[in-house]
Amino acid sequence: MRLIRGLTNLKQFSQQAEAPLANGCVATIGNFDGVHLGHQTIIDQVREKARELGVPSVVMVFEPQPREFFQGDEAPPRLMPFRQKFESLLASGIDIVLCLRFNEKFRSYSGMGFIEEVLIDGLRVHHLVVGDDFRFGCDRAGDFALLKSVGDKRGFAVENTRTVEVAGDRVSSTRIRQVLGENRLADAEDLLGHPYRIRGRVVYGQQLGRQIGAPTANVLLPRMPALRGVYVVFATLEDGRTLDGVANIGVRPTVDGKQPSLEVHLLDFAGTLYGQRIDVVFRHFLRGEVKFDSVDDLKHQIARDFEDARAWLDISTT
Ligand SMILES: Cc1cc2nc3c(=O)[nH]c(=O)nc-3n(C[C@H](O)[C@H](O)[C@H](O)COP(=O)(O)O)c2cc1C
Ligand SMILES: Nc1ncnc2c1ncn2[C@@H]1O[C@H](COP(=O)(O)OP(=O)(O)O)[C@@H](O)[C@H]1O
Repeated sequence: MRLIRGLTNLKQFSQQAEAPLANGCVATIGNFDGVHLGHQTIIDQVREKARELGVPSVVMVFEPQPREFFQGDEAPPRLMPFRQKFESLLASGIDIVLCLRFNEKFRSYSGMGFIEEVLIDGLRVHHLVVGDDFRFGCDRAGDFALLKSVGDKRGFAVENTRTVEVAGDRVSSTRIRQVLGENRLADAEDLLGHPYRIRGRVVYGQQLGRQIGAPTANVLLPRMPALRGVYVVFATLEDGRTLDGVANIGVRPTVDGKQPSLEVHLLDFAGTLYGQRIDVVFRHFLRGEVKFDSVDDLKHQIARDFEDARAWLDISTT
């Protein structure tokens, strides 16, 4: 079991003999949105220590992310949906992802309550890696100093996270959201350590795409993305094939204007993609999303987008 959801399940994983966390763990706590270079460094720190102590490495995340809980629609955009975050954490070598629901009950934990119930009873933590600005518990009353002093008494160590800088500034999810908001894809790649990508399941849409000459694989996004507009992409399908495509990411103001989605038209492809998880890498910004007066205008613009994408692909591959 690599994903543990909720405190009740967590206790089953730590309080029974032979359970994966019965001998404790090395853990870190955070949002890990984007799993960027800074996160990857923390993950390496956790993995090294876990290997040294011979216990599993754990990343604790929250759903919704705390700012989403407190600020709702005003919260910053997400860099990746939860499932993609989970897969990226596992791919970077983490043994167990613990996902706790951030709700009224959770936010009202006192600092000590969080340490006792979650870190000690739940995780049996041996070694905790968190930033020295990490705050937790009701009114953010718990801090690094409290963790250290309780850790000294109760037998767990607390270590500060290493920080990573690119071009003189700290790598952060906020900084990546900003550069993506300005369509600076190459800068985002420098901060992420890989090109910006979104992974998700293809769902049914309004079946309008094929009627206007542009069938699109639709991936629903639970929250507004940091990127908005039309892009040249490549998409990897479940069979491992990677194909060129053109994607629109936004709310499709011309036809519905509400639910955020990522829609990908694969150039030179015919087939069915419903139900597949596809991985979409953003390579080049073509234009912003526009509300057209008619579906016919949209159709003509999409045909031009395909030409522009092919022209860009011709140049970039020769
Ligand atoms: C290359 C491309 C560009 C698009 N640009 C816009 C746009 O500027 N404004 C908009 O409202 N929708 C845009 N769309 C989304 C279309 O509205 C959507 O794909 C179409 O309605 C089909 O929806 P369906 O998959 O639910 O059938 C674009 C789609 C593609 C593939
Ligand atoms: N070239 C293509 N690019 C993307 N999807 C395609 C393509 N050819 C066929 N499809 C299939 O058609 C579906 C999209 O057609 P569309 O009319 O837009 O329907 P929907 O509104 O359900 O997304 C995709 O989910 C996929 O299964």
